[in-house]
Amino acid sequence: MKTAFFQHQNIVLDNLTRAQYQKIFLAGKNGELHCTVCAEKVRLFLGINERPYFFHTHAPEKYCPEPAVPIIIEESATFSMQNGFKLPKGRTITESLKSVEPFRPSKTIEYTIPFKQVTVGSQQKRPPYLIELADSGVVLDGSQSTAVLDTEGSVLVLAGAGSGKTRVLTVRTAVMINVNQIDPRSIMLVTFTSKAAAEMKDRLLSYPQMKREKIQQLVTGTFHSIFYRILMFHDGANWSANKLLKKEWQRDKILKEAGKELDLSEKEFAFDLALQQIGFWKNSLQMPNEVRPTSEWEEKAVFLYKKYEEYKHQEGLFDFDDMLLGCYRLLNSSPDLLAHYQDRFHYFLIDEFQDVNKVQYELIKLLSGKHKNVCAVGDDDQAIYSFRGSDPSYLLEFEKDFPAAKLVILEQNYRSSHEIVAASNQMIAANKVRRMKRMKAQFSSASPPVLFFPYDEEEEATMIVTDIQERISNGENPSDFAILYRTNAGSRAIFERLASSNLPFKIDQDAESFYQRYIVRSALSFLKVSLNEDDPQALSDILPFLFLKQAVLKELKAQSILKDCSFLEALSHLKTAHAFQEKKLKKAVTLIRGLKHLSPLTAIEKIEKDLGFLDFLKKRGNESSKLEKGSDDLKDLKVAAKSFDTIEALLAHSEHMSAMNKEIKNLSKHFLDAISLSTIHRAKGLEYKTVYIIGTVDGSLPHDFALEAHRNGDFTALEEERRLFYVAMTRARDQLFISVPQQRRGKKANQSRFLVPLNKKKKTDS
Ligand SMILES: Nc1ncnc2c1ncn2[C@@H]1O[C@H](COP(=O)(O)OP(=O)(O)OP(=O)(O)O)[C@@H](O)[C@H]1O
Repeated sequence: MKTAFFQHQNIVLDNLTRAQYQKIFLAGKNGELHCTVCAEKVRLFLGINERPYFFHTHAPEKYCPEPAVPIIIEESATFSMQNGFKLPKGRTITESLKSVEPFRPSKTIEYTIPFKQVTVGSQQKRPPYLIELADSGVVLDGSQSTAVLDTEGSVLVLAGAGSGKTRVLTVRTAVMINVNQIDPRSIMLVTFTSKAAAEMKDRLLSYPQMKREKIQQLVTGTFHSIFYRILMFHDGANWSANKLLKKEWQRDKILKEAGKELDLSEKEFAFDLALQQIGFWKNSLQMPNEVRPTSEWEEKAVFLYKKYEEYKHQEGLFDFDDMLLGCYRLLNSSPDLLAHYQDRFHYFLIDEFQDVNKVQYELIKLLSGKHKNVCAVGDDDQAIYSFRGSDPSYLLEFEKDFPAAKLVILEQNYRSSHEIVAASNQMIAANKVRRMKRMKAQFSSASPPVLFFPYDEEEEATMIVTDIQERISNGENPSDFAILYRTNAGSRAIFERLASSNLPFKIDQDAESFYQRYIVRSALSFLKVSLNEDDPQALSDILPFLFLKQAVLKELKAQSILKDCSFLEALSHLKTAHAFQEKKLKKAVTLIRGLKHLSPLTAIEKIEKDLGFLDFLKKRGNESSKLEKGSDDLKDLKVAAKSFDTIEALLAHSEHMSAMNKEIKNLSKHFLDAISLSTIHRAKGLEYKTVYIIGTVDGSLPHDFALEAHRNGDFTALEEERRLFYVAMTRARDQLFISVPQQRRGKKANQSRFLVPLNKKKKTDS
């Protein structure tokens, strides 16, 4: 059905602009759309696999044919009865709109290599070497069992995604404890996240006859948690948790303070990158006096590094990187302590070895010096932390430091369908620096990966939620689904759509609400003041944007009593030392007042241009930041604002969403059967039946900063972004959906360059 009745007029889908689809979708959800024939409620279907159409929310009592020609009815009418049908009276939008962008249907990714099932005679065969490990119910292939059973001596397991690396580590640990009767206290099992450590323990517990107390005796966790425990044990007074610089803003503040000595402007200098670079140097064991800067920028960053370290030292503070460095120094400076731990730990098992950095690598080398028993597993194609100093070359050069190590290569992918494996292989092959691999899938699926083309972030979210809803109503479970994105900021629309559905979902604990981001909250505060001129919190939020100090608030309150006026009005009576500023404030009061009569989008544009918000952003809004810019937040807010007709509605929505963010985070800890919303980084090591990757456009994935580095001749960041995309693609078991929105942040977007190799034509079996 292509027509519906909305706000006293007939609307024809083909005549709508794509930008209007989302609004019409929401109108349908709110019961504001009606059938042009039977007048019953209809909704707009906006999904991935079919073109949009209107459908009746309840089966109409009478047969309701789609009208061939939209009915033209009198203007300003509501409904009238005709031949027993309740018909809407209204005006039809029959004239064709000039700029109607056609709906672009989704398409499947053509893969180049056909799937070959291993067959023996006429029998389909599982990989030829699958064996069950001594009545344990655990199945391994030949290479996996070598890595599992040869527990004496070092081993390097190199493999692609989904090849059972984590399975190998878990079963190897189980075999050591249960079969070889090795004392679990002598085993150190290192994972990349604490979640992965907990999951590994759970998997170990399901191993037959495994005793819980044995698992508890294992030393497991992330590098940071394990080495911090050691530091606390030997030097608790200097390493107490209250001295930890936990938050990025705390470190950022130290750097910005130090930057004043060099007159570094917050407007121009990328402090976020400097912080990242300092982490990189520390993790690479390069102290400030050892760094040889290669550019002017690096010279400044080294200066900041030096000052940062001095400040921490003076104040007795430490950061996360210091946990590893501190332990490394402790062990190096105390041979007895080192000998103690070398005797204590006989076995080391390390997951995600491609993301090991120098200090971690050196710590393992030190500790394993006596027994030389390290089992490292990794995939250089999944190295996604090199910006923090991780270096896949440790994976590739392992055999130099552990010459007796056995090399095991896993080539079977047990997780994903052939179509997903082939597409991922094809995509990652474009990276120049990598070890060639041949990953083979175990099964083929009738559903190749799908590319779909929503209009913008809003429509993208709607299409995904529609798709998940359909699948869940067909019997799938919420935990079958994951929606992955490059940065948390990219998850606003999908969060909102899920929050207003009945679907259970979970988010990362560090995902802050979009509406609580500094720039967004401040822009909304202008709107709040316009509605309530005495809102003290909102007024305090906007003061910096009017280039006023917080201390002014007291004065405003006093003025409002003296002059019997609102806090906002008091702004126009404020005496500053500058006449031009007083004039500006008077103008600002009028402008802020006028906002309430505008649509939310126009009001935000006014704040941006007429109230100097953009000027503020340029001067103090982190515009020099390479990773997250304040102006990007404002663009995202404008996209969100488009869906609302009134400022009240937008503000109510933002408050609701902030509250939902808190609630969902609390629930996320307990939700088992829930859809996962996650950054790609956090999804590493996990798997889901169906994965949606959102925002697959240049600027988002690959991220803008990698494109900029590439333009300046450095391709490493772009290769890391490609690996990130590879990690995302290979999380899917059965179904992979890649979303390519046509617009991002209100502007035309270009599909991600990573998709180019996936557009090749399918080869037929030869
Ligand atoms: N021999 C096997 N037979 C059947 N299934 C297997 C086998 N080995 C692993 N699997 C399954 O394949 C999936 C991927 O395994 P695992 O998570 O251990 O791979 P991985 O190499 O660590 O993956 P990634 O690096 O992509 O996170 C899991 O569902 C696991 O249970």
